[in-house]
Order: sequence, then structure tokens, then C-alpha cells
Amino acid sequence: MAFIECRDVWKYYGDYPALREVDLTINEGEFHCVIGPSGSGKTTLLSLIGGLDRVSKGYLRVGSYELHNLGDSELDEYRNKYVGFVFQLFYLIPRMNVVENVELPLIARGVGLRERRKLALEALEAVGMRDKAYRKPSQLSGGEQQRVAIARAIVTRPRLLLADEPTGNLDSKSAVNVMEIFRRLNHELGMTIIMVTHNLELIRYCHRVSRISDGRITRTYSVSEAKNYDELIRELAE
Ligand SMILES: Nc1ncnc2c1ncn2[C@@H]1O[C@H](COP(=O)(O)OP(=O)(O)OP(=O)(O)O)[C@@H](O)[C@H]1O
Repeated sequence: MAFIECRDVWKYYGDYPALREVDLTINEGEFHCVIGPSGSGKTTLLSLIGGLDRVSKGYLRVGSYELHNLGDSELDEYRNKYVGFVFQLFYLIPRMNVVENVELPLIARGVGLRERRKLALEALEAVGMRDKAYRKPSQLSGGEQQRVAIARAIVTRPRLLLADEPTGNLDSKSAVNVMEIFRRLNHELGMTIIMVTHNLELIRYCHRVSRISDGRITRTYSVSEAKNYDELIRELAE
């Protein structure tokens, strides 16, 4: 059984259908990219799968959670338990140091200080930022800040990581660094990852890529099975 299943999902903002007839299945342990023009519905799709917003119509299941059927508190529980988010902007709290920022989701869950610190330092280790744990975010480069934001997203060990343009504000070297971290989380921890990107070069890291246009998924391609990778990129760029 697929880990994520969207069947005929629609999302309206007022009268405007930002997503229409979306059918998509994603397997557990898959690294899936979503591409498409600005305004095509990529962020909307992530926010539905992440339980930040609700479908207007259709069936949406993640693991055993049928999101279209959940009440507010169940949706909160799903999100807190299951999902980590990484955004284009890092949203670190400037007056807190790095490790305190990473601990934040654990405070919300009532984890005690010692355990919290241990888990946060482990998450920082996983993204190569353990040695900067006691710096302030303003003392870090953009790429380093994004790595801290990833540590914060994974500190609760979510099964699903949703990343919306995570490299959008980074230089190409930092972008590769972030992608290598995602690859490790996917390979070594089996974390399912869905990433929105405008950068077609990055799809080489994922298993499959879906293209959205005008709120519809127009096609899903297998990247790992592609015989000619350059041709695939050209086709996606059209
Ligand atoms: N809260 C909202 N209220 C009304 N309309 C919205 C809202 N959020 C998104 N939209 C509209 O829905 C459509 C899809 O937006 P979405 O943010 O999902 O696109 P996107 O593909 O992620 O775009 P980008 O690449 O620019 O981030 C757009 O036309 C947008 O204006």
C-alpha cells in the first residue's frame, strides 16, 4: 500500500481551484520532487499533505491518517507526530542560539531539558552543525542556517519531510550540501521526502518527479529509471 495517496483532490481558495483532480501516490521511503511554474499549486499541495490546510474535496491519506476526515486536534497531532517542514526562508529565532532553535519542537512536545539537548545535538550532528551549536543564527551563512532549519525539522524524527524550495535562497555549493543531507536522511533513515523546486538540476537526487501545471499534475516521471537523464531534464524544462 502506498504511504501517501491523493485521489481526486481539489483545493479551492474562494472560487479559485488552486488544485484540481490531483491523483498521486508516493511510497514510503521515496524521495519525490514537485516542479511547475509559479502559482501552479506546488505549495498548496505540500500544505495539504502536511496537514497545514484541508482539502476542499477528495481523498488524502498519509500512512494511517485519512486527512480529509480529521478534526482540528487530530490534524495537529498528525502534523506534530509525522511531519517535518523545511522552507525557503529559514525562520530561525535570532535571539536563541542554534541548539535552542533546534530544541523548539521538542519543547512543544514536553520533552525534558536533558533529553531535548541530547536529541538536538544529535540532529545537529546529522547535518554537520554540531560544532556551531552555541552560535546565534546571525553568525552563520545562509547554507548553515538552512542546515540548522533541517535539524529542527528532523529532531522529532518525522516519517515525512516536506521541503518547499529549500535551496531557493542558497548558492549552488550550499544547495548541493542540503541535497546531500536530504539524500542521507532518505537513504539511511528511510525518511520519505517531498521537495518543491524550481531547480531542475536537483531532481537527480530524487526517485520520481511530478510536474504541476494550473493545479493539475500533468505527469509523473521516474528519475531513477530514466535512461537518458539529460533528455528527461530537457522534457521537464519544456
Ligand atoms: N491563501 C490563499 N488564498 C488565496 N489564493 C491562494 C492562497 N494560497 C495560494 N493561492 C493561489 O493559489 C495558486 C497556487 O498557489 P501556490 O502557492 O500553491 O503556487 P506555487 O506553485 O507554490 O507557486 P510559487 O512557485 O510561486 O511558490 C496561486 O494562484 C495562488 O495565488
